[in-house]
Amino acid sequence: MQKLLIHGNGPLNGEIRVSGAKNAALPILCAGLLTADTLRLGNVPMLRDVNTTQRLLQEMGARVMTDNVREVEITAAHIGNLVAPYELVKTMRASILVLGPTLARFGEATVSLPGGCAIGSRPIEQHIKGLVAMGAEVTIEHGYVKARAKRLRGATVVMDMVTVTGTENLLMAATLAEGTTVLENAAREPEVTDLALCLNKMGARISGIGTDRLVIEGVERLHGAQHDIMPDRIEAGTFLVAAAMTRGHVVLRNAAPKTMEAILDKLVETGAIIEAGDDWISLDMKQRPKAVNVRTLPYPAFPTDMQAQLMTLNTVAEGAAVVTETIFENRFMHVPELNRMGARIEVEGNTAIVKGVEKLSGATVMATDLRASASLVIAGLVAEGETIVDRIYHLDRGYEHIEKKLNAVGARIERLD
Ligand SMILES: CC(=O)N[C@H]1[C@@H](OP(=O)(O)OP(=O)(O)OC[C@H]2O[C@@H](n3ccc(=O)[nH]c3=O)[C@H](O)[C@@H]2O)O[C@H](CO)[C@@H](O)[C@@H]1O
Ligand SMILES: C=C(OP(=O)(O)O)C(=O)O
Repeated sequence: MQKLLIHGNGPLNGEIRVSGAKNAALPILCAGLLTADTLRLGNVPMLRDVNTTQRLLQEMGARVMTDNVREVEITAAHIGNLVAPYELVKTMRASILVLGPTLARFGEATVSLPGGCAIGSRPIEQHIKGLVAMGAEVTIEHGYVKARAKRLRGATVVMDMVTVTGTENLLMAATLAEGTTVLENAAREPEVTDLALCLNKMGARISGIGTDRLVIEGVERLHGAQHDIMPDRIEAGTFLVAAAMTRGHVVLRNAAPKTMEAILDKLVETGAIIEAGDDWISLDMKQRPKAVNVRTLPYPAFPTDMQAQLMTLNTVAEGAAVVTETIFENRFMHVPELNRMGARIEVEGNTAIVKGVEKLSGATVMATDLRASASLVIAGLVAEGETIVDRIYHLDRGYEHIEKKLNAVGARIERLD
């Protein structure tokens, strides 16, 4: 199993290009199932989860062409297999996103239930509730959700909580339903917006984009389109935190600062000097960061996918901070590992109290989820001596060549087999 060896090596300085967003690319790839025409995508990140999604679409019968320069074409003209198997869903929960589009276009879909994962349970009853309201017959059999509907019909669905993949599944399903669907309490995450914009290019009629009330007028069919995936706000945020912790100065290109306000505000609170244009962000940190309290909530508040990274910044900050996680019940797995590196963090329920220390010390650490792994890499950048991050399988699901990007701005990270 591959590992990363990180040598603590002073400030990060230079420019980094931000990749396309994983959490936008995965639903948009699945949107390719909604039409027999070709969906052409640009700025697709080269990630393990993207490969897994492409494999899933291919197994269903779609033709997927990729030239490895971030362009992917999906043609779902002949879909012979309407099943997403457990083997793929267990490695990537986003596979559940084939449920809505497959059911809407082919009248039937069978998808393995995601179950839980390292960060918590991943229930989908809101997805099911919405599909049932739209006239689907849904059963759970042998760990699979099976949905059937000759043609879905428009309905008003009030979601009990803000769910990103739930909103995305119902949004895709509604594009081909008969009549109008209203999704109330919809997720407003920028990745949902990116999906909606792509769907409209394919001929969907969605209004209220970017709000918590999406109105979808169903159409008979969708057609092909070209769409560039939005920049990854979490990858960008991870690099900014790394720069702030190392007291460096970086410029991010191909970024989307307008989708990152809560993250940028927090970094300003730590003492960083931030400047931004339409598609770039610069961060300059001249002194030790100040500790900042963080509470994760749905967009536009602070994202759960940046909680581990901000907590890591707090471990070496001046003062103490309270970090509260409200989205997932078990998203503090980085805590014992950070403590092994000399951090002082105590957890009580969904709250972590972090007391800043002068220095972390390098150690061999392991993470069992994506953002926890990223937080250990950036901890390694400021730790004394060597840090080995084991099981980087998780990291490769969501970060494109993280070590190459960080090494280009002054880090010293090696990938070990
Ligand atoms: C609102 C939110 O921040 N969502 C995050 C969530 O999206 P993801 O789409 O994976 O998860 P959801 O947004 O669906 O879940 C948000 C919350 O709602 C609950 N839930 C969801 C669906 C459902 O049918 N029933 C139910 O109870 C979940 O258990 C969770 O506590 O994880 C992703 C990966 O880390 C993040 O990128 C998203 O920002
Ligand atoms: C946990 C994440 O992804 P997933 O929901 O695919 O596990 C993430 O993007 O931080």
